[in-house]
Amino acid sequence: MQNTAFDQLICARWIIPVEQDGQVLENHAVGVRNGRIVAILRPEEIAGASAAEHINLPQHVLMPGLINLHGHSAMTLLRGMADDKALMDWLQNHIWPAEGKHVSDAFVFDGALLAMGEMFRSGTTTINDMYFFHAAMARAGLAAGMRTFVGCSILEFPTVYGQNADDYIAKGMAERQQFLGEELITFTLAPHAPYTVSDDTFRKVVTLAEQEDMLIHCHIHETLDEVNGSIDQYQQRPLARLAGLGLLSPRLIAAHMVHLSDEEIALVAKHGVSIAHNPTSNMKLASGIAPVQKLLAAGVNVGIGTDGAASNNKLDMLSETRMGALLAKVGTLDPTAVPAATAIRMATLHGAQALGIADKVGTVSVGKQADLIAVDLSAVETSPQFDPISHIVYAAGREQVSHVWVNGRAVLRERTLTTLNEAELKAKAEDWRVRILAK
Ligand SMILES: CSC[C@H]1O[C@@H](n2cnc3c(O)ncnc32)[C@H](O)[C@@H]1O
Ligand SMILES: [Zn+2]
Repeated sequence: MQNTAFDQLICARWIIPVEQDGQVLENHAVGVRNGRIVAILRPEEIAGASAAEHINLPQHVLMPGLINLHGHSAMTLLRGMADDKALMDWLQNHIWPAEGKHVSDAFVFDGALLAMGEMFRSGTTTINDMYFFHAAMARAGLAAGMRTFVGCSILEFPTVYGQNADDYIAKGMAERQQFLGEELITFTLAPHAPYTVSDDTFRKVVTLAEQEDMLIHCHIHETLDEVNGSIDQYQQRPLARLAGLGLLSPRLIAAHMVHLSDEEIALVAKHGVSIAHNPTSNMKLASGIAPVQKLLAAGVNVGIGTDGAASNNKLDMLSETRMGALLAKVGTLDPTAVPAATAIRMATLHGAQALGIADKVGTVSVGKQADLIAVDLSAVETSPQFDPISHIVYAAGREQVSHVWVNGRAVLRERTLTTLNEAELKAKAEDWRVRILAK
């Protein structure tokens, strides 16, 4: 293997492969060919290796790209519009009226590119999104070079995008057709939430997901109001209702899942449901603290998401990973809850498992695609360097993310975006601010 020519040879002070918890390789290198990791070289093998491009990362961690398991990318354009509110007040009195006036194909394209710029700059390589105007989201993913899961949103009521559930489904499935051959783009079905989607529609979603082999992405058990509202309307908690409708399966990515009994945790474990944990959004909307430690102990696959920039307000998976580790501790009064290595695994491999792409990304392993990030630990803020795993979760900031590759393509090099123009992203955001204020 020593003399094989690679497209890229990435030599790093530390590699966190995430194959085994706590594992760190020192002074190793990753050989990439055709966008794929083809070798992990030991220190003594590096001198003999040749490559078209040598990337030296002498004080950096190289690790899998972060997987944002729940987001609404285009909501970057609504960032900071309505803060310090509870979920239903925030949605019904602020966000939905704003979306009704402004969301369009152009809004989604511009907002998604802004989001992707921010996400690359904080180490995210995959986004699992749900919003409106899906072709615009997919085009943004292709333009930016981000691995993009586009959730076809489904609601019962009219919005700028659809009239009723059947209309949302028909439009979403038609937009999906345009991107079927794109390796970076995968469409999912995204019924918004138990309080906005009927039994009939959930049944249709399950049937369609099975027919088309699609994932389902839905907000579930986000607030106590949601749970109590369901008891009033259906005489059942949302999860029991969804179980009866056949929604619980390994296809389902349930966003939030804050309010869960021990029986409900056992139920999601039994059905192989994955959970997208959104610690900052849950704190900011005062939704509550998800029982992540119990979920992990029950064997549930829990990944991490940012939610949208109007409820976070950052799309920073490095910060979200830290929040996930910290919130678990304060929620249980147990400092051992969600240790650093577990938090990293949640933000990488667990996200990949939820999305059914763990054979392709989520670890630094030979045979996987080179969705990788480098984090420079040479800063004052991350000195001294006893333990890179600790620093990634507890000390490093997104400004230390130096390089990001998706399928071996550098989308961030020395902190500079290569596929997106920062000045343009900011100018477009400002245009939208002016337009939104004028209406
Ligand atoms: C139909 S998907 C997009 C839809 O969801 C809204 N939204 C954003 N964040 C949340 C959240 O935390 N809970 C519920 N709904 C949310 C977004 O504004 C769109 O209308
Ligand atoms: Zn959400």
